[in-house]
Amino acid sequence: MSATILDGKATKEAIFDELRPRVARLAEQGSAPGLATVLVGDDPGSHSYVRAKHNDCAKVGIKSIRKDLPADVSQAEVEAVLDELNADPACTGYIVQLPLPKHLDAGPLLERIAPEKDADGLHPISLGRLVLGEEAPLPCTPRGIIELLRRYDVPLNGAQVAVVGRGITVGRPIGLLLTRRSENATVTLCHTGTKDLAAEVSRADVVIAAAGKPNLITADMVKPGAAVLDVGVTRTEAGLSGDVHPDVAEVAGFISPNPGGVGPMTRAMLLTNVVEAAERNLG
Ligand SMILES: Nc1nc(=O)c2c([nH]1)NC[C@@H]1CN(c3ccc(C(=O)N[C@@H](CCC(=O)O)C(=O)O)cc3)C=[N+]21
Repeated sequence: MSATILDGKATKEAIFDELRPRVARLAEQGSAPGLATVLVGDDPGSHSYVRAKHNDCAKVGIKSIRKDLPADVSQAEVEAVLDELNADPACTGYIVQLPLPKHLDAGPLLERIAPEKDADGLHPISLGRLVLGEEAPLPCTPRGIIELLRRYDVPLNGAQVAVVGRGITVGRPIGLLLTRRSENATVTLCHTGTKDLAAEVSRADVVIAAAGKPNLITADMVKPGAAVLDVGVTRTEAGLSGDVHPDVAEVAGFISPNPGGVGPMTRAMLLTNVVEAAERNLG
């Protein structure tokens, strides 16, 4: 028996089909959504991600604004660009593409984003609202994972979920989403200090691998029939590697391919956040 593929690419397209009429309605009502990206330097990976986000916007009719800055840009110059986007009504949401070059202090820059324009859902105000259960833009990767599971009817109510990795973009926030009353899952957050990772993972109905360690999750750890989501992206000599060993597909009930799984869902949720911000602007 082989796992059902959680097809993030196809699901992204389905979400785009749902966003298109909402974008058209917003434009008619004078509140057209617009996504801006701030990209510093010339990392090829970052350039390709940013290009993909602008292509996505074109597909759903969202206006997009690119702010590409040289690698040696100063903190003050980046601040000025953020202030400009905060004041620009054509920009309803934006992101600062990470990682930033080492000479820039990322924390204060990310905090400078107007919270109502936080398209990543990673602004301290947004994360605070998530903890409090208040409405806010949600972190894109966690939201994308939950949306992918929902659309494949993978049950979360009462499910045991093992999250592997405590990073700010995925591992840390996803437990907050999964334990809301609407999802109702029980979550164990595993990390490098976890004594027996195999034991934690083997109890799980859903495994979310977001550690950034190639092939960390092996077939022997996974409960037969479990849903396994591979968030890892590590550049190795052999190319990009996920956190989930390919043999896991023989044991799992559902598996997200990588590429083609969580990545496209992250982009779909980014656009969803931008559309929702424009809808909130209408009141
Ligand atoms: N402020 C900020 N927000 C981010 O959301 C953010 C970021 N910075 N920095 C980098 C990471 C990485 N990330 C990805 C999103 C989609 C794919 C994606 O769609 N990947 C395709 C493959 C794309 C390819 O082959 O190049 C896939 O998985 O099928 C990958 C990576 C967002 N990030």
